Amino acid sequence: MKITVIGTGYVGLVSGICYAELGHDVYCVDKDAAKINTLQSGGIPIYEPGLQRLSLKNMDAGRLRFTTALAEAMPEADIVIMAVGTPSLPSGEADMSYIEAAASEVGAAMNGYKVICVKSTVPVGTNERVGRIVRERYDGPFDTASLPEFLREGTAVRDTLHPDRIVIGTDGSRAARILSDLHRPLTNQIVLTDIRSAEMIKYASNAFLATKISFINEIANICEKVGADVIEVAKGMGLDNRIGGSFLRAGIGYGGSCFPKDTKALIQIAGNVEYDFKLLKSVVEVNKQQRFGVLDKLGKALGDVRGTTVGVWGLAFKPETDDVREAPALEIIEQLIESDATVKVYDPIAMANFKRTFDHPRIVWCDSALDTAQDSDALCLLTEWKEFAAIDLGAVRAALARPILIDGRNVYDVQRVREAGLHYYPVGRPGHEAYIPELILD
Ligand SMILES: NC(=O)c1ccc[n+]([C@@H]2O[C@H](COP(=O)([O-])OP(=O)(O)OC[C@H]3O[C@@H](n4cnc5c(N)ncnc54)[C@H](O)[C@@H]3O)[C@@H](O)[C@H]2O)c1
Ligand SMILES: O=c1ccn([C@@H]2O[C@H](COP(=O)(O)OP(=O)(O)O[C@H]3O[C@H](CO)[C@@H](O)[C@H](O)[C@H]3O)[C@@H](O)[C@H]2O)c(=O)[nH]1
Repeated sequence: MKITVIGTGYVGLVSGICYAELGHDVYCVDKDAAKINTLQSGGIPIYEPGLQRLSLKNMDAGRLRFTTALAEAMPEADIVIMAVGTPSLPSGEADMSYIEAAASEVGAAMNGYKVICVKSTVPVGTNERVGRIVRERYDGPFDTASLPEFLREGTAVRDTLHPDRIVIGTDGSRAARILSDLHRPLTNQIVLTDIRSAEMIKYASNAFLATKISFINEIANICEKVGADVIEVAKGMGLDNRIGGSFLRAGIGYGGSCFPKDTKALIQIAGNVEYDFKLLKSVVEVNKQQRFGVLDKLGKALGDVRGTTVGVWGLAFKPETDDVREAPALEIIEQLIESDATVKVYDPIAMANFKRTFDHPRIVWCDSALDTAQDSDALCLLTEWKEFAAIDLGAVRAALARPILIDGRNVYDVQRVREAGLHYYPVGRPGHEAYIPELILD
């Protein structure tokens, strides 16, 4: 099949390259000329493991092309996939302006039947709106379809080539057949449904995963007070098939370009039909607070943060990505600077993106994990990159001015850290000041 993908961000680029890998002819379009230049010359504008190799392979095979001109990419397409951004507006609602602009451009470039898919995460009703916008500029046949995306950054290629399920929302059997044929090589789990339900599946899935995270974070906060270990608790819960073990890693809360934005958007979607989504509002509130646990622990360990030097390991919102959108590190570092600390930072991949987003004279940009620890009064691990887990803790102890390790992601074995002579502050686990309270049960 011939496929045009609009938007070469994390979603559009990975999808486009993976469709080419399946043997289809793919044209990827972006308005950003710098991105397209990088892609045309064999580069990849984002960090995503495995993507560059697949891009080069499929460019060489003549199945993958990149352009800034939609008019060039559209005429032969059977399927058009919109994967432009839908960021949050100040109200929390999704900003539909990129989708609307892209729909209008698609309408102008239509030259015969095509399936127009929305892969971006969009509020219920958006596909119908896209159809109306296209119709304003084109009076021939076409179908619209909701094709929500579930990939995770850092494992995007694997998630796309081996998805748990594909959701296809259509109102016509022709589009359903074309899109089922396209995705059948990837999985048998194809959910064929109506457009509004498909749009809702995406928000409901992200909201549920965010709920699991906030739930386990609250359990972790209680564990700290009653002397239990959240890792043991999550393990014991997760073995129940009805609960499942994934997304029960307690820590400093979720970040990234999706959960924060999509939870807020779903609260707004509900609000627009006069439904007060109380549970999800609490999930968001718990997540907002959770990251500040790091600062509470620092305050406790250091006495006063003012005038100290704090090392920070990890700036990306999760490992294996260069994405710092809504990363907990942003707010934690901002607060440290407001408290008059000097902050030494290091991330294996996300330093440049972070610096573009937030820079300050009190931030010291370090070349390595150990360099960050050198002479710092405390160290905070905010992203669980493998190199932090594998580091020699004895060398870390020797580098630090004071032996304080705040672990925002529960990476280390408590015994190992203690043996290295570090005072350890994990999340929801007995650490340096193991607290076994006397529980009053009556
Ligand atoms: N990032 C993820 O992990 C992820 C996963 C699933 C779903 N989503 C959803 O997918 C959508 C895209 O997310 P992303 O992270 O890839 O966004 P992104 O911001 O990384 O990329 C969007 C791209 O679209 C381009 N663009 C905007 N308008 C255009 C137009 N009219 N023509 C051509 N190009 C245009 C931009 O230049 C940009 O390169 C969002 O709705 C997001 O919620 C994201
Ligand atoms: O047990 C867990 C799991 C994740 N996280 C955090 O949650 C955030 C999101 O992680 P993850 O879901 O792995 O990454 P994303 O790339 O944001 O992917 C989510 O958002 C995408 C965009 O909508 C969806 O496509 C994916 O299915 C969905 O997992 C990160 O900050 C993680 O540190 C936790 O704190 N605890």
